[in-house]
Amino acid sequence: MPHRWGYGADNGPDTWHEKFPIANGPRQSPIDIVTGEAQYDPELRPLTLRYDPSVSMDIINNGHSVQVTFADDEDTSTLTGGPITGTYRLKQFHFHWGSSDDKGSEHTVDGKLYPAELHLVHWNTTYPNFGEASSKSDGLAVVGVFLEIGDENPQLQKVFDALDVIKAKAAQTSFADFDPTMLLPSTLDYWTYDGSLTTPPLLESVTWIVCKKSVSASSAQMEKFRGLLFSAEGEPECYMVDNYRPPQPLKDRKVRTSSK
Ligand SMILES: O=C(O)/C=C/c1cccc(OCc2cccc(CC(=O)O)c2)c1
Ligand SMILES: [Zn+2]
Repeated sequence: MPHRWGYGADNGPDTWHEKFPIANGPRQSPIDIVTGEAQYDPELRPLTLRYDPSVSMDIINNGHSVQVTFADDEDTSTLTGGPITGTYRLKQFHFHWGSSDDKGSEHTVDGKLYPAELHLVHWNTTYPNFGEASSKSDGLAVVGVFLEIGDENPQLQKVFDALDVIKAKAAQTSFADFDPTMLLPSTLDYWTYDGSLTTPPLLESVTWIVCKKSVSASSAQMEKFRGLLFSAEGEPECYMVDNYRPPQPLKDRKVRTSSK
């Protein structure tokens, strides 16, 4: 069985370059967003997120995160506007989180870590499908939303309620009629930069759109993420925590902001 990548001491982010040399590439993600250096770009348009709950399908423990998948054979759930041109289709969303509330996000803001980060993954419909798009420099657009500890989030509760039946790697269950619009912050001001997938294969095909406003989750809700397992049924139990890649060098990139 090939030695799969993960977040442990012997297969974590510092080892990924061995099988995926692009890990040291010019446009890797996540990054630390230095707010004072983000350049306001008046040409950046507002984000238009049009999601149709009827195309949500399943919720899966894929061994790295918990992921909700969407039917993406039509333009039913799309991202337009913002820094992108054309139409990108929602494929899935998933989360990254910590072993405690003081860490867990992938992007940081002026060095601040959030307890979790939601990624809404979209692919450019000028390409035939996600797989093809994922290898193109303008193939993907991921909207990132920070979670902060606060009031219980009733919209997220549907996700948390499903976790009990997908505890182990490869477990999945149906997850219909979920509207991811409910997971978005009240205002959609954002930072944007050219980056990559934050897990192997680390492809440099992502236009990142990181929302400035966070959404809340209670500490009890956050604890539910930490009950998931990296390990499959019958394997020694390994709790799914700290499934985040730390910030990578900005190199020759600029972060733009949609608002002053
Ligand atoms: O063989 C495999 O395990 C995966 C192959 C593969 C092949 C092509 C693409 C691809 O994308 C994975 C992905 C999608 C969306 C986001 C992320 C990173 C993150 O967690 O934010 C990773 C995966
Ligand atoms: Zn992610």
